[in-house]
Amino acid sequence: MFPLIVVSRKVSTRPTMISRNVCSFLNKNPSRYFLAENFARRTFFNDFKAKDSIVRSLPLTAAKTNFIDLFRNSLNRKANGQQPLFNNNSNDPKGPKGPQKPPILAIVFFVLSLLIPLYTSGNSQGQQGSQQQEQTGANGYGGPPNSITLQDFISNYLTNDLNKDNIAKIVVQDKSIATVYFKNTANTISFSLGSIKQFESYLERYAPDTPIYYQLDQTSVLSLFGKFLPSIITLSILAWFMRGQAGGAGSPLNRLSKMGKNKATVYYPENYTPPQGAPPNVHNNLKITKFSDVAGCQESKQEIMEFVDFLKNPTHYNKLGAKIPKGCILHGPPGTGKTLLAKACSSEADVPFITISGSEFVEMFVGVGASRIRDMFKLARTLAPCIVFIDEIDAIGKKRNSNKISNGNDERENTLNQLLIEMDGFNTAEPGKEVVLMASTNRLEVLDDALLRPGRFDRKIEIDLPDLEGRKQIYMIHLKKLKLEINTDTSLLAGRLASTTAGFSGADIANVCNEAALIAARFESSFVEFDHFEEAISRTIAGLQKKSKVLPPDLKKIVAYHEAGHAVCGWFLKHCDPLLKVTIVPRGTAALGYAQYIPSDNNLMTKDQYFDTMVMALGGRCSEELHFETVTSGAQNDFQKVTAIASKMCKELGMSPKLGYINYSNDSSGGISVTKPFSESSAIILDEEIKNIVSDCHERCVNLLKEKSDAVEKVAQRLLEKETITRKDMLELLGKRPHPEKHNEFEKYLDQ
Ligand SMILES: Nc1ncnc2c1ncn2[C@@H]1O[C@H](COP(=O)(O)OP(=O)(O)OP(=O)(O)O)[C@@H](O)[C@H]1O
Repeated sequence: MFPLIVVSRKVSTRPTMISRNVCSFLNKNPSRYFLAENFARRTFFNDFKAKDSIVRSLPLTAAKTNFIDLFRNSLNRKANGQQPLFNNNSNDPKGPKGPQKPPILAIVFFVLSLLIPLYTSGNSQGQQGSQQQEQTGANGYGGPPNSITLQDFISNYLTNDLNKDNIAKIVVQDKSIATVYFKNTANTISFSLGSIKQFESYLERYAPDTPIYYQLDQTSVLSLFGKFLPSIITLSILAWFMRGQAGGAGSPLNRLSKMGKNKATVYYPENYTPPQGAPPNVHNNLKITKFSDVAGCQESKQEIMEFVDFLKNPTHYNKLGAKIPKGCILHGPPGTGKTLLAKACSSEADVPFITISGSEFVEMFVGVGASRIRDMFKLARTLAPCIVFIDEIDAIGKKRNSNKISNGNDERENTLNQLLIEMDGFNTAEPGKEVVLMASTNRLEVLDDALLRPGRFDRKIEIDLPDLEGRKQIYMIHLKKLKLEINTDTSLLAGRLASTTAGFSGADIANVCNEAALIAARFESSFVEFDHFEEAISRTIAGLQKKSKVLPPDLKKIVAYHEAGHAVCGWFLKHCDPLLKVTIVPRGTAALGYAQYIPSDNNLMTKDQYFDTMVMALGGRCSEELHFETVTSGAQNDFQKVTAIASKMCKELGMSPKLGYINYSNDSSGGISVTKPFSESSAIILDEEIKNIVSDCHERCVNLLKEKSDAVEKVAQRLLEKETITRKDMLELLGKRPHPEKHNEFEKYLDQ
């Protein structure tokens, strides 16, 4: 719009500068007229380029021809020394300054006037002719030609009936400028709209029948787009967030909205119809676990069975004024069947079982843990009577303020507080709507006292590693699932396996049985046999056999003498555990050989037992020292074990006369402890005592192996020959052990 205003002003002041012929055409095209006129005045006598530009800008052939003729004529007159058609040297101050002057401004105008029409509608261009100039001049402000103010329009046109009826239409350009077209004249008027809404309200009031059209030119579309770009981006991001809400469970918004929801898995009993608001029945396998599937923890089972009775016959207890225990904590080493027991309890009680892991409450966002606890208890109330089982509760239930460095004030504490609050809330549970809370942990000692006080997790049920009989029972359960030889005495097999797997948990036993079946399948055997179990046990203890790892003969010899040293020590020392087998077949990542013993199920250890265990552990290195010029790194684990025992004897068990009856164990309850519980002087004594114990054991070991060098030689040679030797080989080579076996019950199975 802007260049046209200037154009028309110049055109109208000098209309005769170009021949009438050209002018009459150009008058119909004001912008081109201006170009022609300006260029003609400033440059075109000598400047062919300018002429070309003008000619290109003229649309009609006839006009072009006229213009070119005019141009040629002018050039000829100049060449002949005549006065040119166009007077360059006009004295008019607004006139041309002569051809020498660089036509930069004109070129800018030219380019602009070529470009601007692209952005304006043809309609508005056509209507804004030379008349506009008069209006512009009359108004004296920088608006469009023949522009008026909105007030003028209202007072002169809208409220003037005569003029109002004369209005043909109003075209609103870009929501900011209105052009009014009349019925009886081609003239138009324009004015700026302050607010389009206000303008519309005026129209509505004074001339509701006037047609109004809206136009957006390209520039305004672009600028409009620019204006709305931030909103478009924001909306797009929102749309992206919301996209998955309908279908994609993994969409960010969906995940955000589900953040505070609990992640519990719900198992329903058989033929159970979930109440309204409860999740659908997806894991209907609670019926599978029964108390008969859990073995080796008879006392714990007995205690937990009481909960079944609480849930089944609550009135029996209420009648006597007894309160049903709120919950119980099952604690013990990993894989001992805590989860299994809780599941069995719920299945026997025939109530829903809600299970969740403690770590599932932990989130990096503040308040999410507490919200999940609330949500889980809400679910429990919906499903009551039911059992809620929180596995690994130590993830949220650790002692508050136990971490001395971080001060323990974190999201975890909020979650724990919420759990405590919710547990208190169950006091009000009505009869028949009981919720029993069960939790399991491997580390009861780290749990917050508030969690364990009566009224919360009232009962603490310990589930320890199974003893020989327990292991046998567990084997019996898992052997049932395997295909054994038809006449297999399952009880005997279970006993034999149990005797060789001291220290194994229920989960280890389940794993051994499964591994044995896999090994049998690999060897394409029709049944799972004892050898498969043996291999599975070795694999569980020492890792996978490395058949491809062939040791060079000299290394094999060192390993054989190393293992023979251990075996001979174990055989002749009174307090050592019975030996099961020795092998020099590499297994796992590090072990080049190992000796397997049967540890006692008894947790009480004597000082002599500790000493003999250390002597036996040093047997490998001492044997290397006695038979080879140099020693190897093979004793690294043995030294670790020896140091740990010696340190425990001095620091915790009061077995060092110099340090006395003090327990220096450092209970950091899972946090990082930066202080030592003993003084510098005690630390020096501690160091000395540990060293003394280890060197005593070393001396005893060397003496023993020197004394029994024949035995070491025999065992080492047999190992080199067979690679794996058993208790039977040892009996054959060395005769019966000089001391009776500690665990008589083992012999029953071992010597079968
Ligand atoms: N006493 C048991 N009797 C029979 N099977 C058992 C027993 N204990 C463990 N198992 C087997 O080990 C698997 C794992 O046991 P479970 O998950 O109950 O151990 P957990 O004590 O809860 O372990 P964690 O403390 O690591 O959570 C069971 O599915 C089952 O096959």
